[in-house]
Formats: sequence, structure tokens, C-alpha cells
Amino acid sequence: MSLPKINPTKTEAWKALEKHFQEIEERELQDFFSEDGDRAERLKIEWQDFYLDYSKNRITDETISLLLKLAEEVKLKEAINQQFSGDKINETEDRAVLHTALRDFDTMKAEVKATLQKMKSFSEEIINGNHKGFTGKAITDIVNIGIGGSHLGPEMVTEALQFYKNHLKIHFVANIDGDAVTEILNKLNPETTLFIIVSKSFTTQETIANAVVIKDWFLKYALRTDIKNHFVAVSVNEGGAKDFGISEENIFPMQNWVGGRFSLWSSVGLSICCAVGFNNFEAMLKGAFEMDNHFKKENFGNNIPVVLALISIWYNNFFKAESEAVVAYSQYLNKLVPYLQQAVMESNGKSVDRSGEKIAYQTGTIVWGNVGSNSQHAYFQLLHQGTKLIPTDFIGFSESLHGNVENHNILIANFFAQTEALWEGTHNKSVENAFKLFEGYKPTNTLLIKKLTPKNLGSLIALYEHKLFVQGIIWNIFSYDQWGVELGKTVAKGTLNAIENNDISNLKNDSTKNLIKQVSLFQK
Ligand SMILES: O=P(O)(O)OC[C@H]1O[C@H](O)[C@H](O)[C@@H](O)[C@@H]1O
Repeated sequence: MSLPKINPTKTEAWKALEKHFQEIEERELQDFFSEDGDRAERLKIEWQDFYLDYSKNRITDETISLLLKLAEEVKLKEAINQQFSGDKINETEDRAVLHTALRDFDTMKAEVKATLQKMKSFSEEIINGNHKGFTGKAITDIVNIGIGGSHLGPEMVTEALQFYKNHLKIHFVANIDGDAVTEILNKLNPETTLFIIVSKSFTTQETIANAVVIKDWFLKYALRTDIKNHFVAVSVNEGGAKDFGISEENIFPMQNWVGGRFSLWSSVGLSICCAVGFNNFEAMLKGAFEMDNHFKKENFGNNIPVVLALISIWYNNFFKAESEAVVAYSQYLNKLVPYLQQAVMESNGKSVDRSGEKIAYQTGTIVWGNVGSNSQHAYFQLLHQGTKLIPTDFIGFSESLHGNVENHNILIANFFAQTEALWEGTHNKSVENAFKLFEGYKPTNTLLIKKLTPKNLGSLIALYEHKLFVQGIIWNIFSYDQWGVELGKTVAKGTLNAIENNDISNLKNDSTKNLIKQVSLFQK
């Protein structure tokens, strides 16, 4: 069954929200807390190790109830059921969207179980040193060669779970930038390195080109027959991997119904498994599964991904906020934002609705940010006193993993203080001049999580996956395709041709022609 095609702006709820927005816009900041005694008590959701406080938002109970009505009118519940039951909701690619099936411990598909088993035994052999390189030595370094979804998820998670890491060193080669590849190769010993080529399609230009460079480098030291101990592949395209020279038993399959940016739960997560061990990987899957159940079963008003998605829609479409920030008060989460940027912006950066019509409202939030407290000393000035409204998600953990309580208290104090300062500003305080005035009223969601465990990380990532899905449903767009990345790839082929053959005559654009000419001049 196809997804409903409902223009959100034509719903009753949207019209009511527009009216309601006028009232909210005129309200003074103090109204929200002072006239609403148990606001902080009410506008929160407690779920497992998660505590979401969304009271510091420009919302009232009426806002929430109208947003919930919007979710109902666009048939969100039905859409969620369609996704989980494997309907081909990625219509433009004629595919189901089932990354949730990779972590469905109730009814796990046999093929998913088999892949997990293969990942388990392989990663165990690597970790315990039974798997030997071509000179009989154990593996010490692992290189994940992949880009986009075949890079950002594994890198974000291995970084986030550093505390749980074993002795293996994990490296990521993503960029086609040859200097970056060389920098990594310079650190490696071919005798003790395992290369994991990760590409769902096994046709991605960067990944295949980098894999070729790396294979050539390896073959300077080893024989072709040694490849089987040092190269494995993760792909849907078994033929492509075999043609590259990967032996059949070294191919970790993945399914077409797993989108690249949602694939860290699949065999794309092999580097994660090697880095932190299968048990931790599985715990992460279980955390995601718990969040899936919360998302599927909980009333929307008490449903973390749904509430966060609705609040984000409120700012994006009514306040016309251009972007939103995510600031995690944990150095471990320093790769969360780049990961979310692909997940959110590749999914929801669309301007055509599900009927193929041009959209007349804003979709696709711009996500940016970095870790706290570092960000406070960089761009927080703009959050506090800039002209733009930037709703921000603050994420933090109540426990320090290494037990550095002193620092952790300072970290948490800053985490909470910033959301308060952003909201309260210098309201009711006397300030010397306009430069020192903080208008306040800057909205934040505070997500406090007990501890950074693999399980909680899994829940956190799944939360954002569901949030973006909810937004895509409301905006009436297809979140699971990414046609917008194709044109650049085609143009790059022509450009490369021109550069390699030193012939710009077939190029269309004069600016590009000049740039290529300039490269030759610089290279002389
Ligand atoms: O895994 P691959 O097939 O190599 O794809 C890698 C990436 O490339 C594409 O350009 C898509 O935009 C991404 O969604 C994808 O994750």
C-alpha cells in the first residue's frame, strides 16, 4: 500500500496552527513558566534511561494538541505501520524500508540472523587474534573503506563507544582525496591490517577508486592469494565485490531494503563489531529495538520521536526557523552531527511532494552543531544574541564513564545552564546596555540520558531516525530516496573525462572550463 498523499497545509490542524501561531508570537516569555506552574513537570517524557524536558519551547498545551491533530490528519499512525510492516514506502525506488527489521528481536528474519552470526564469528576471530595476516601475525588495524552511509554511521558509533573499545585500531577512508588515503596508509602495516570495503552498491566512485589504490598498495608487499586474509566486503552487489577480487566467504551481505544512511545496523556495522565486540553491537541493536517499540506503541503525546518531530515542524514551518542545532555534552558524540546531517538532510531535503507536485512550504531542516562545552566558546554567541531563531537539542549523560566526577559536574552544569540562559535571557534583570541584553526565549529540548551505553546509543540513534521519518510524513515527501545526489555524480564523470583527456570542448559551462584551464596553468 502506498503512503497517504496529504498536503499538510490543507489540513484543519494546520490552519488552526497558523492562527494559534499569531497568539504565541505575541506572548511574553514569562507567561510560559510563571503562568504555568507545573509546566516543567508536564512537558517532559520519561522513558527507560531517557528523560526529555521540552518545557523550554514556545509552546502551550494547545500547540501540542494541534500538532498532535496534525499528525492524525496526515495519517502518521498508518504510515508508521506501513513502514514497519514492510510496505514499499520508498516508492520512487520501489523498495520497502526495513532497517528496523535488522534489530527486530521479536521476529528476526532468518537472513538477518545469519548475517549477524557471520559478523559475530568473524569479528571474534579478528579480536582474539585467530585470524592471521599473510605473514602469520594477528590483525592490529582495521580500515573501513566507504563513504556516506557506509562511513558516517560506523565512524560515529566507534567514536561514541570508544570507552568499550578493544585493542584494535579502526581507521576510516572515505574521501577520494588521495592525500587522505596516503596519510592513513602511511600508518599501516600491510601484514596486520584488515580492509573492509563497505558499499551497498559497490559502484560508488570514491569507494571503488580508494579500494583499488589500497589493493595496489597491499600487493606491493603481498601476493594476490593473500587478499583473502586482508580484504572483506559488505555489499548488496556480490558480483561487484567478487569482480574486485573478494572471495565469496569474505562477502557480508546486506539487503536492498536497508537504505545507506540507515545501514549501521546491518553488516555495514562490521567495523563497529570488530571495534567493540559483537555483544556491544548487539546491545546497540537492542537499544534501537526498544526505541522502535516505544515509537510504534506509545501514544503520540508521550512518544519521544513524535514529540521532537512535531516541535521541529512548529519552528520550521510556523516560526520559519532556517535550521536547528544539536549539541551533545559528550566528547564521545563528536561525530553525531555529521551522521545526523546525512540522515536528516539526505532524507528530507526534498521540494516535490508524494504526488510529484512542487511544494510551497518549507521541508528539510538544516542540522548543524558540535559538542558542548566546546560549542559554547564558538558559535553560542549567535544562539544567544544573533538574529536567527535556532531551536537546539541538548543531549547529555548523567554519568561519567571514567568516573571523573569533578569535570562531569562542570560539564552537566554547563549543559543545563545554557538551556536556562537561552530561555530566560536577561529577562527581569537590569543590564547596562543593549550589547549586554539577552532576549532569551530561545527554544531548546533537553535530552538527559543516564549513561552512554551501547544500548542507550542505539536508542538515541533510532530516536532521530524516527523523528526524521515523522517529519517526512507530515511534509508529504518521500524521505527514503536521494535522487538529489545523482546529478553531481554524472557531471563529475564528464568533468573527469575533460581533465584526464585535457579536452574541455565537450563541457557545457564556461566557468567550469576556466577552472580546468586554471588547474593546468597552476600545475605547469
Ligand atoms: O554504500 P554505497 O552504495 O557506496 O553508497 C554510499 C553513499 O552514496 C550515495 O551517494 C548516497 O547518497 C548515500 O546515501 C550512500 O550512503
